[in-house]
Amino acid sequence: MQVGKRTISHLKRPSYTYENYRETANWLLAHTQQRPKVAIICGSGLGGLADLLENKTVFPYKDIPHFPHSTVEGHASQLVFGDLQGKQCVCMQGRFHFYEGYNLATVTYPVRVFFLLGVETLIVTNAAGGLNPSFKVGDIMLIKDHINMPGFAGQNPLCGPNDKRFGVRFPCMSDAYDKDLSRLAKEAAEELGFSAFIQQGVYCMLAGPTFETIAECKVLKTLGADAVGMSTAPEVVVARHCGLRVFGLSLITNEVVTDYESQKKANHEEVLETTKMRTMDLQGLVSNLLAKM
Ligand SMILES: O=P(O)(O)O[C@@H]1C[C@H](O)[C@@H](CO)O1
Ligand SMILES: Nc1nc2[nH]cnc2c(=O)[nH]1
Repeated sequence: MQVGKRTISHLKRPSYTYENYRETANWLLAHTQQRPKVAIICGSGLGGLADLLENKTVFPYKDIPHFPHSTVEGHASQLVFGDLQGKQCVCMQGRFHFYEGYNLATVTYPVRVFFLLGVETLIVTNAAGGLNPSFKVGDIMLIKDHINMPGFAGQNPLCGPNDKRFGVRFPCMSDAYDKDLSRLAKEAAEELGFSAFIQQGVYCMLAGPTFETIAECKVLKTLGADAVGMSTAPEVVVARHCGLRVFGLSLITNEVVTDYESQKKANHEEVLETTKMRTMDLQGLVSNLLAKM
């Protein structure tokens, strides 16, 4: 991990002021004519989604005031503005994870910036391990709900003073994932002939960076989780707090190991390999969804 001056200041940073978010948003608004209504966060190996955009303006994270940067393979570090299906979009090629050492204010920093840019809809994507035995590697799971496991342990991005300019103190999360967007995505997938590998289910976020033990996988299954990953929930919590509509999807990149006799071992290389296999289908799905929105 790079231990540059900038990285350390982000790791230590306890929180941000409203003015920080505003400065970042104003800087972006001054440097692009685009006024995006849709933001897309690309998961591990899924940065190709940004290739869909036309009339692109690209900002390396390091050039954007107050913006963190990603340290994980499979995550470029740039914000891409552009058009998709006639809609102005902004796409994060590279997200920030708690396990990188960032606090949750940093992990979710871009989401509040998107809100201040005028974004109304957030599309989150991730690579995840399949817990549901009927899921296959390469399936795309439309996220119905999430379990924010770090939140159970007091790591919720909304802990701390509440700024009413973003949202209420006690936001509802029972409607975190927009049902209409999910229905449209299902229709979009059916039209593309993707029904054989489309699933719907519950995503569970763990802090990472370790993959799960066998006992942990068994627990997660009994809790009702269908897929497990290391991201997404904090971004969705912050997005819902400030009133963005959310659509999420997980690419099932690997089967979790639940058998003590198994020789299989989860690894990031397999995760990235699977994303390569499905990248065009994912792009088709997101593009067709945008066309329907
Ligand atoms: O950013 P996402 O959640 O897609 O990345 C997943 C979780 C870890 O960062 C990595 C593990 O392979 O993929
Ligand atoms: N926690 C976790 N994250 C993942 N990201 C991709 N696959 C996995 C997995 O099996 N477990």
